[in-house]
Amino acid sequence: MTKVPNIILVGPMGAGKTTIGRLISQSMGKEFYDLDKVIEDNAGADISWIFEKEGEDGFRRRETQALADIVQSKTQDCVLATGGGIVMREENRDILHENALVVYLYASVAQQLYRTSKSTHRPLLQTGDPRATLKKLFEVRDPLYKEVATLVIETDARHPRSVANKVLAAIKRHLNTEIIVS
Ligand SMILES: Nc1ncnc2c1ncn2[C@@H]1O[C@H](COP(=O)(O)OP(=O)(O)O)[C@@H](O)[C@H]1O
Ligand SMILES: O=C(O)C1=C[C@@H](OP(=O)(O)O)[C@@H](O)[C@H](O)C1
Ligand SMILES: [Mg+2]
Repeated sequence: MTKVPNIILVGPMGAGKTTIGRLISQSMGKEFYDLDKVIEDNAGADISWIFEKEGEDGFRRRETQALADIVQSKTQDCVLATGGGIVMREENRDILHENALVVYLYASVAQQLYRTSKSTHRPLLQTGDPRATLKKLFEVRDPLYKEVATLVIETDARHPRSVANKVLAAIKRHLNTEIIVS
């Protein structure tokens, strides 16, 4: 059986990276990491606090460090959900290219807005017009997600379990190997 590499999920806020990452890690028997959670644990503070005190630049520095640490120490054994801005730095894109099978979870701006509207923990969306922010970010980032991704999975109009199954099936097809789906 082919060794399954690290699986890294990318995509916009609200695509379901955190939710789907956890589900597929359970099915694959791999450890799950959410990069935002790793950054928060390392900082001893939440994302909103980091943005407020250190600005987005401070957050991006922490994000790159956390990504590099994880791919170096957890090689071959984890599912990692990134934050939506991971593709903004070229050095991050290089790390993604070299170290993992990258899956882009696609969601339309309407779905992104709907799924992020019930929470307040995303500082970039604490604006008067989150729809406009999501649209602007999507225009910049969608080509970058496509640049780093091996697989692209559409998530609109799909339940999380159904998205997870679709991701697992696509990975299996791609690697032409057996993945235990529980
Ligand atoms: N396929 C889906 N259909 C409906 N709701 C979803 C789906 N995927 C995720 N969600 C919900 O959307 C919200 C954001 O999901 P999350 O996993 O935090 O996204 P991300 O990590 O990409 O920002 C959560 O409330 C989650 O339950
Ligand atoms: O898109 C972004 O720049 C961000 C996405 C967030 O993660 P999710 O994509 O998991 O919401 C989080 O990393 C931070 O608020 C910045
Ligand atoms: Mg997330």
